[in-house]
Amino acid sequence: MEQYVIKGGNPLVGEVEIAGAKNAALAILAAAIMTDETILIENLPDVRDINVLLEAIAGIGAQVDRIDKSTVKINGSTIGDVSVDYEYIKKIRASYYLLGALLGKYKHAEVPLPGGCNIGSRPIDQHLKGFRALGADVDIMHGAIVAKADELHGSHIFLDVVSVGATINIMMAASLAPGRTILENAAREPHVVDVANFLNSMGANIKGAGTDVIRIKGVEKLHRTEYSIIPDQIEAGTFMFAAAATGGDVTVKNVIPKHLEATTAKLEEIGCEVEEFDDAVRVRAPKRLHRTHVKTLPYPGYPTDMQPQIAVTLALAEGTSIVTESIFENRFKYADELSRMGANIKVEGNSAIIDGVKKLTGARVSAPDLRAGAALVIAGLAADGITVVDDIVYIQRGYENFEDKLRSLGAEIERVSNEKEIQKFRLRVG
Ligand SMILES: CC(=O)N[C@H]1[C@@H](OP(=O)(O)OP(=O)(O)OC[C@H]2O[C@@H](n3ccc(=O)[nH]c3=O)[C@H](O)[C@@H]2O)O[C@H](CO)[C@@H](O)[C@@H]1O
Ligand SMILES: C=C(OP(=O)(O)O)C(=O)O
Repeated sequence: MEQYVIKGGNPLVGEVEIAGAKNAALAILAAAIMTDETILIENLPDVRDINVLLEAIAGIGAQVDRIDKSTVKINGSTIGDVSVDYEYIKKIRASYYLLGALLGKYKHAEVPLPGGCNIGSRPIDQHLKGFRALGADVDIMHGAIVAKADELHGSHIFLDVVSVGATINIMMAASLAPGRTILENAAREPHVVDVANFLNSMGANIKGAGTDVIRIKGVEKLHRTEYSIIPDQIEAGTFMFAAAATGGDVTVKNVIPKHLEATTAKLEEIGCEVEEFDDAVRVRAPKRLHRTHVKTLPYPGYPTDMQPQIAVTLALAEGTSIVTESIFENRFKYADELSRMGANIKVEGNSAIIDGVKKLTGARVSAPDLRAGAALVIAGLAADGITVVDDIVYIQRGYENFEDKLRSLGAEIERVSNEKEIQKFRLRVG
């Protein structure tokens, strides 16, 4: 198991390039198997979830040709199996996208129930409701979802909850379902739009992505395309909060500023100056941050995937802040770890009440999930002394070269794999 070891206290200063969006890329890779022609995907993030999904796609027989770390060619003509191996699926959430992709293309999919971060109970009933409405029989057998249809057909579907995964999965299957599908109460996240744009570039007929009503006209088949994935708004936001928490000045490049508006608004509320350029944002932190309140919501609200990062930053702000999590019921698992670093944070129901302190102090903490892990790294960068973050395998699910990017901004951080290396770092930094 690897760790990050961090000597905190340096304000982050400089420029950082953001990779492609993990959560768009995962869906797009799954959708790429929906044609027998070759798909070229660019701006792929080089993170663990992507590599696992590519292995799963190769595992069902598709040709996967990784041209370089951010480019892949996929050809689904050689797929010989619609049953995906549990070995891959247990590691990631987005494996559920293979259900929509395989069902659309082959009218048959067998995918084990997905893994992913343990941030709540995470049912997929809305995905299954959508597949059934499109004409599939769906059963859970031996831990796997089995979806089958003689023929799919368009349908009018109203989602009971706004779900990113269900919206994208239904959009994929409906693209190859004859007739018209109307999907209401759809998620509006930028990655929903990116997947719709990708499918449309393969010949699908999807309108309205980015609004809460998506209209899909099923087409007979999809074809080859070349596509570049949008930048990762969560990776970008994480660096923006790292700048804020360390009193830094960071320009985050290769972003779509519009996708960052909820994050930018909160940074301005807590006293940061945020300057927007065409494809970059610069965050300049004040001497001391101010308190604020925040509630996570579906897009365009404040994203749940940015909740731990703002909470850690508010732990250093003057005054009392309240952070309310309204999407997942178990996303405050970092709170105890943060308390061990001197934060004053108390979780009550779905809110964390945070009394800002002047300083955090370095400690040994453990990453409970992807975003909470990244947030604890931010805490370590801002804290006095040395922080060791265990279980960084979660962070590697979604951040490309995290430690290199942070080091290029002046952070003292190293990825290590044993106690000896931790000790060496301690001796070196004093
Ligand atoms: C791989 C991926 O893209 N993961 C993202 C995706 O997760 P994921 O697709 O799992 O999240 P959803 O948008 O589906 O979940 C939103 C809410 O709906 C509930 N729900 C969802 C589906 C369903 O069938 N039934 C149901 O009740 C969930 O429990 C949750 O409370 O969107 C989340 C919300 O932006 C992000 O935090 C995750 O990073
Ligand atoms: C929760 C996340 O991912 P997943 O849904 O794949 O667990 C995330 O990206 O923050």
